[in-house]
Amino acid sequence: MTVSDPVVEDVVATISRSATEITQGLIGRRGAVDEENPSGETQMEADVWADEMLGERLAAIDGVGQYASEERPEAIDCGEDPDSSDAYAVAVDPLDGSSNLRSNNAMGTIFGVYDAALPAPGEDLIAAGYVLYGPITTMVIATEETVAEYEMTGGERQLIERDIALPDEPVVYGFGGRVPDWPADFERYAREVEDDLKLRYGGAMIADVNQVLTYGGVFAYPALESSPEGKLRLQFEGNPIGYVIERAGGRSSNGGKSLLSVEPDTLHDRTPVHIGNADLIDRLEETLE
Ligand SMILES: O=P(O)(O)OC[C@H]1O[C@](O)(COP(=O)(O)O)[C@@H](O)[C@@H]1O
Ligand SMILES: [Mg+2]
Ligand SMILES: [Mg+2]
Repeated sequence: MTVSDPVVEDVVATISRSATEITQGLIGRRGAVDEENPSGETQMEADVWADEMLGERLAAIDGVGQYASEERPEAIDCGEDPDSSDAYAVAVDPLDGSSNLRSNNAMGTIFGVYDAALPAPGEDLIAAGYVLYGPITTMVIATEETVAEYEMTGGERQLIERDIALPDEPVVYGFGGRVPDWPADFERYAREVEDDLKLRYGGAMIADVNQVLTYGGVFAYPALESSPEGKLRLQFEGNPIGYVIERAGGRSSNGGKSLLSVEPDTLHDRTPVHIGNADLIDRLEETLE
């Protein structure tokens, strides 16, 4: 199944082709480099390498006016005028969960295609999705038409399911941050949720979110006492995941409203992230003061 917008299809096909190379190229790139990303986190060799590869390839696509990633301070302009209505901006988390490289656990690549110059609210997304490097490599793509899952073989994507929707009966939950660092209201919510759902937390947002999409439930990286903005980045993580989950019939929230309606101040803004079945996110918003 191809995506009907040709620029989005080019973006998706480029990420599909790169996904196989990324999994293979992780070998030998599991160490840290002596640099920090704009969020002040130590970069891994694979973070920098995947960003360079995706940046070069995505910026070369006709119709892409900007490429931005978690790993570089500024968006790069790529020929088209990023403010022009013909140009899309592509925001990428080249490797999500890269601290899992050392322990060889799941990771992902996240992308969002915005019909606006960055930083932009998630309401400007026209497509978003992710690659999940698990025991097999899969890709989830959300557009205005549908949410679909593919298996990846040799850079080609094979459709597994379209019109994906969150199951009605939620099963799993996963919350980031240390429990003593959770604000009291979020802890109250967690105590309620853990009565009903099973804990699944792997330290890579994409792997945890894909469990929510598959089984139903809730994932959160909440506001912390030590970091009221949480950990995850709005442009590269919160918005694309919010878009996928909302297109699949769920809800996203920064604690008060949809992630997609949050106005960003800067490219690397952080935000508390909560996504999942609509009634679980409604309950969260009622519990947070
Ligand atoms: O180690 P922690 O605090 O549980 O954080 C895990 C979270 O941080 C992240 O790894 C941040 O993403 P990056 O690896 O892209 O920086 C998320 O994928 C994950 O949900
Ligand atoms: Mg990430
Ligand atoms: Mg990352």
